Amino acid sequence: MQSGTYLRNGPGLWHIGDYNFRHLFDGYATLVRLHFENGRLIMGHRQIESEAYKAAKRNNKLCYREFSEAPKTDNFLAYMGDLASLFSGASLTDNANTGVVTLGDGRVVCLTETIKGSIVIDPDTLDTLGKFEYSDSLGGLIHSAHPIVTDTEFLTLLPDLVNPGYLVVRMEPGTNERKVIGRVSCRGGPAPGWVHSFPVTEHYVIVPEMPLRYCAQNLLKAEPTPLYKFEWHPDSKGFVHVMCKASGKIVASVEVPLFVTFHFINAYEETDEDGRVIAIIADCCEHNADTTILDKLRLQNLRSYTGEDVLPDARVGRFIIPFDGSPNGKLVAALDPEEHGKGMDMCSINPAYLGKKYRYAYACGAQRPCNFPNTLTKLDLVEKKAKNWWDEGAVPSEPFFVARPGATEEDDGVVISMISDKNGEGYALLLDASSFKEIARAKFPYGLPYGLHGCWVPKN
Ligand SMILES: CC(=O)/C=C/C=C(C)/C=C/C1=C(C)CCCC1(C)C
Ligand SMILES: CC(/C=C/C=O)=C\C=C\C=O
Ligand SMILES: [Fe+2]
Repeated sequence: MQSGTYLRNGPGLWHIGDYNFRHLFDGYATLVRLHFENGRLIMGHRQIESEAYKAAKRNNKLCYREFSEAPKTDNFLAYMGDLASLFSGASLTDNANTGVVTLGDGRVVCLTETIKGSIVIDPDTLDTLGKFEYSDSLGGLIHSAHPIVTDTEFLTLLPDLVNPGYLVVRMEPGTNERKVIGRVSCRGGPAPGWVHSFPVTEHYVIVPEMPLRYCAQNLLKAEPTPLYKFEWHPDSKGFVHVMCKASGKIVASVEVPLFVTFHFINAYEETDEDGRVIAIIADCCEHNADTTILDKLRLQNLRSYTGEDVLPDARVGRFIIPFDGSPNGKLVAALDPEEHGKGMDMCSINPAYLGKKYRYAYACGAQRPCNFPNTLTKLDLVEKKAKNWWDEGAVPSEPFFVARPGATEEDDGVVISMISDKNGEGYALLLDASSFKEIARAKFPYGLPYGLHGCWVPKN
């Protein structure tokens, strides 16, 4: 294994004093570090010192609005103050518990869906170095939790809740300034669809407009609603918009079947024999247009597995977005969902294939019965086959692909995942990405909470 550091972020602490959080996404961010050097692995973990986390520790209570939790107010005046601080963003969390990215300039930033929850950390010590301050005046309170990050750019979407739409923005390495590429106006209403992630191709940014939409009323509620800060609007339809990266122009905007996704896998341009783009293919982990997955991620559900098969079905949803001006796009399963046990989330690809025609993806699938994705699966989207890794009672985290230096094949590399075994103990698992067979495992000295997304920090 080459030298370098794998970092994984995720919500890892779900209580403050004797108050217990209710949803997976509420937990305070825990970073885990796997440092590979000369065939040895050094592991460590640490909490991110966000304002939300520090205030909760100091006051022994929740002080900021998390994904589903909000601080309690006891009178009307305080409630009015709450509304004001919600609109100004002051009461929103900066708990950067979703992902971690290495920017083109080497800075390592932890992220969540609130813009203020962009926090720079030291990948060696896991020290919290401070806020990542955007120096532009774009404002806004929320962005996609998953920017597209390469050596040359950082692209993200800023949903506009007032005039429903999305700003597509770009930031260059070495700067903190996001610049607007263009704007997409929503075609359905009453608010933009939730954009946890979005894909790009070589020349286009794909903007999904999911019928699971942000909901202003739910944002104001102190108690979680069935869909948290969101609302399902099947009548508002689902759309996919395609923006040219160079000009900011919308080159296609199609209605698509209803869909629910957190994570896009990848996208690419389909061309004809003259090299003209005829369609965009965009793949995602698609929950069969069923929003119940959000509720299944409540801690009570995750902690009370009875042996019943309660994980809702999911698939690799493939959007086909034509460039011939037709009003509709298609959504199909890219492979038979039985190949991966009809569970599908937490995906990665070889980053060299970002935005390009690709064949392989790595994700978590299901070996049923289960209440949570419990396999690692390698998807072959050409042969339409999957290879699965499973261990009874084990919960694997997102499989993360790291290419072998000098690799020429798409799947020449390793896949890293952290596993919680059936006794709650943990280990790092390395699979050969090509055969999907185990190469090595390294037991951790202690068990770890579940975690979400990671990144690779190359040895400098
Ligand atoms: C952990 C994960 O995947 C998602 C986390 C999402 C969060 C923390 C969302 C927070 C939000 C608020 C606190 C209010 C505004 C809406 C929204 C962005 C959902
Ligand atoms: C863990 C998860 C979905 C699992 C269901 O199949 C989604 C996480 C989303 C946030 O990053
Ligand atoms: Fe995510």
